[in-house]
Order: sequence, then C-alpha cells, then structure tokens
Amino acid sequence: MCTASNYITKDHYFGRNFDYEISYNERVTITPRNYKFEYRLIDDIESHYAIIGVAAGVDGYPLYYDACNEKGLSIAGLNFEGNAVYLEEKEGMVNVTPFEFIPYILGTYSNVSEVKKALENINLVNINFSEELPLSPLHWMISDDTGAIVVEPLKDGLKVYDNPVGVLTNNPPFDKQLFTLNDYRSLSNRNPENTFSKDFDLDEYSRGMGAIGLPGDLSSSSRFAKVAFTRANSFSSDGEEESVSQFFHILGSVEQQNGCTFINDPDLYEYTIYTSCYNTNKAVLYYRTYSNSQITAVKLMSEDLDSAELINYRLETEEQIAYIN
Ligand SMILES: C[C@H](CCC(=O)NCCS(=O)(=O)O)[C@H]1CC[C@H]2[C@@H]3[C@H](O)C[C@@H]4C[C@H](O)CC[C@]4(C)[C@H]3C[C@H](O)[C@]12C
Repeated sequence: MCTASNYITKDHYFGRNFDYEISYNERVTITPRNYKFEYRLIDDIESHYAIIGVAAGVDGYPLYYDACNEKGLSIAGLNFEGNAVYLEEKEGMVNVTPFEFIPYILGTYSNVSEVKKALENINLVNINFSEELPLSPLHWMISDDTGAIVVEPLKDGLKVYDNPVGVLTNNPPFDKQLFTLNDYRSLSNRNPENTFSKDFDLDEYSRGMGAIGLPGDLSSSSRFAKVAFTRANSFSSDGEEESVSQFFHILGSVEQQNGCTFINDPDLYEYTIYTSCYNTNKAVLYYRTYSNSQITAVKLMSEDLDSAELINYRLETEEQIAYIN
C-alpha cells in the first residue's frame, strides 16, 4: 500500500509514502537535461526537462517511483493490482511503456494542463523493462500548483480523473474511492452537537470527537479517507520548514508500522520504507526513511543540469539522534 498527497501553502508540495515489503535499493536519482532517453517504441529524446526523484537502484536507467521536474510538475506511481491493464502498440498513438511513463511525462511537459491534453494520445504498452523486472500494475497521481489528476490504465485505455481531494492510495479505482468519501461527510475537526436525541444528554467527554468514524486501519480505502480528512483539515503557516513538517504529518497519519501488515510470507510485513516530499516550485526533494526520522534534502538546482550523466545519492537510512547530554 502506498499513499500520495499534495499540499499547498506558499509553494506546492507533493510526495508519497512508499509502503512495501521489499526494497529495490531505491536511491535519489537526478536526470540532467542532456541524459539521452532511449524509448522502446518512440524516438529517443536527447534533451528534456531535468528531473529529481526516487528510483530503483538499477544502473543506466532512472526507474522512478516518484519524481518532480524543474518546471514544478510532479508524479508518483502506486500499485493498482488487479485493475491496471497495459495494451498492445497502437498506430497513431504515442506508445510508451509504463516504466517510461514518468520520464516521458516529466521530461516533456511543464504542467498538469499540458499533461491532460497529451494523455489523450498516449498508449501504455505492455513491454517489460527486463525479464527480472517485469511490468508492475500501477496508477499515477500527477500534481502541480494548479491542481492534480489521477491516471488509471484500464482495458479501454487511459482514464484521467481530476483529483479535487489531492490524495491517492491503491485499490479500488479512484472514482470509487472518491464516492466512498460521501459516507464521511458529517465528519469534522470540531466536536459535534448532540443531534442523536432531544430526550437525553450525551457527553462531550473528549476533544477530537468530530472525526469519530474516520477509519484507522491500513487498508487502501481506509487510508484514502484518513489522509483525505487529514489533508483537508491541515493547518500550518506557509514557511518552508513548517510546510514540509506539516506535509510529513499528513502522510504520517497513514504510515504503516513494521509488523502491522503481514504479507503472505514468513517474516515479511509491508511498512513505510520512505516518505518523500517535493517542494515542486523549488525542485527540492525532502525525504525520511523508516529507520531515519531526520529529514534529508536534495536540491535539483544545485547540480549541473546540462550534463548527460545520471546522478545518484544513496538514501540516508541510519537513525540520527540529537543526544542532548
Ligand atoms: C510496489 C511499488 C508501489 C508501492 C505500493 O503501491 N505498494 C502497495 C502494495 S499493495 O497495493 O498493498 O499490494 C511500485 C511503485 C514504483 C514501482 C517500480 C517502478 O515502476 C520502476 C520499475 C518498473 C519495472 O517494470 C518493475 C520494477 C520497478 C522497480 C517497479 C517496482 C514496483 O512495482 C514499484 C516500486
């Protein structure tokens, strides 16, 4: 399970919890403007927008999980098991593979409205990256400071939804997740009046009673409701540190602790391996890992973006504790 969210203060923030039971040795990968993207079916692209993101530890190609480009456009791929369908090559369409989708979108487009238009002509083709890394069933949230969309590959092509709640988890498909939010329309960040009955008193014995009924389990539909509520009611000042801190708290509301989600394999549990937070206006990637609660930052604009070589930074995974005495 994974969760993605955006958050807007003075800048636009976007990121995700990467929840899984195994790691692909992910690292921060920067793709400078002149790294040559070789595509399986469309023409290679020699020069494009620069990209920063978290990618699998595979040399020679940026297999991004989530990323943002120098124009402020951001995207994350989340599991969409049992629903994602990739198709055969289609004439007249821009045929890219699912693993090329993030590089293609972020390399070519600068905002969500351009992407929406381009998606009308994109076909996601079922071609594996390699035999060892077959295709994953994914859907994507794409976000910038004007809004967000969700892209789902279905059997009759790509379905694109506007995303007014600014979050995405896994199953079921996005339209069903959105509909389910109707069930929670009475929830509030304020304590409710007693509308249960006029005939007897009910005590307001605690703060936080306005959100009684908000799910707290780790299923993807429960995380959708929980994180949508948390994001919608989020309050912080608009400074960089406060915004970043608040963003980590939004995704912290649906963090998966190791041990709570058993995978059908001895000793394997799904947990939040890392949380990313992009300030997309400044192209800075902040992240935390499960074993290191300190926030680490990598700035796209500090690199030589006219180079042609990928730049990688390993994730800082050692806990960093500030001992006071
Ligand atoms: C599993 C990851 C999504 C995390 C997630 O949604 N977890 C929830 C699982 S579940 O619903 O609860 O089952 C996805 C996100 C990005 C994916 C990776 C990226 O797409 C990049 C390559 C693509 C290759 O085709 C496969 C390996 C891979 C390296 C992918 C492995 C895996 O499928 C990743 C890491």
